[in-house]
Amino acid sequence: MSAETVLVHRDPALLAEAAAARLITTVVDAQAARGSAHLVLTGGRNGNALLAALAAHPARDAVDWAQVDLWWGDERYLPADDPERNAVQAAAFLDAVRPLGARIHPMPADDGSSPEDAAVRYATNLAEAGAVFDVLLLGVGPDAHVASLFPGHPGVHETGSTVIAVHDSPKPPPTRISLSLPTLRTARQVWLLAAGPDKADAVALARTTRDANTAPAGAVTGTEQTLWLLDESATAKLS
Ligand SMILES: O=C(O)[C@H](O)[C@@H](O)[C@H](O)[C@H](O)COP(=O)(O)O
Repeated sequence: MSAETVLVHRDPALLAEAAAARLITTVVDAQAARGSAHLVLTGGRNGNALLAALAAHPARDAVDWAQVDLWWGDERYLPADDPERNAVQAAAFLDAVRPLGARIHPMPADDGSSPEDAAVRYATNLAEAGAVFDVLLLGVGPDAHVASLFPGHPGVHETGSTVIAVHDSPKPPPTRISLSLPTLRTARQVWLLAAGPDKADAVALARTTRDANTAPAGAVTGTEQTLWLLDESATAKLS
């Protein structure tokens, strides 16, 4: 059973800065141990705020970005330049680290092929890279969803594929691609990000159940460590 820690920061801005600093040192340690690092990015406000803080952090280049592979935990299945895509919303961070050699692996965009085909392509990319995730970032939704795995939704039960297509997502847009629950669980470290009073119920629920159908955020733990990175308002319902 991996270690599980809850870290609480004053507000969303401090959470993003502290998580960015933590990510830098965690990647530096991973590279010292294994020479490279695989990071899985997440969409959403907290995930994007972390990436913005990381891009601007004075210690950013303590990381050897030429030995970093960047993946995504989920993606909105939209045309490549759609501003709603997670990879598009991460553009400022990607533009900062791409010149430093970071290997960037966006999930496929909607090019007219099916999201199912796109999911298979991404699964193949992951397999060919032999990626073992060092840090998997997950924003937590107000319904305790993570990636594009939603409570009571079929995708949360899919275990036969590394990457799945998601239809009728409760969070728009409706069509997405997501790492499956078993794939999320392969990460050495899982970092769950939640800030704002609208996340307090989800955090409290996820901290009381491992049932993925009830609270996907409670069902994802890292093989080595699970971190809950919260701001104070997101802890309001914790006993
Ligand atoms: O594609 C997405 O929408 C995200 O990957 C999703 O899983 C997000 O991380 C959560 O919904 C939290 O989003 P917020 O941080 O904006 O609440």
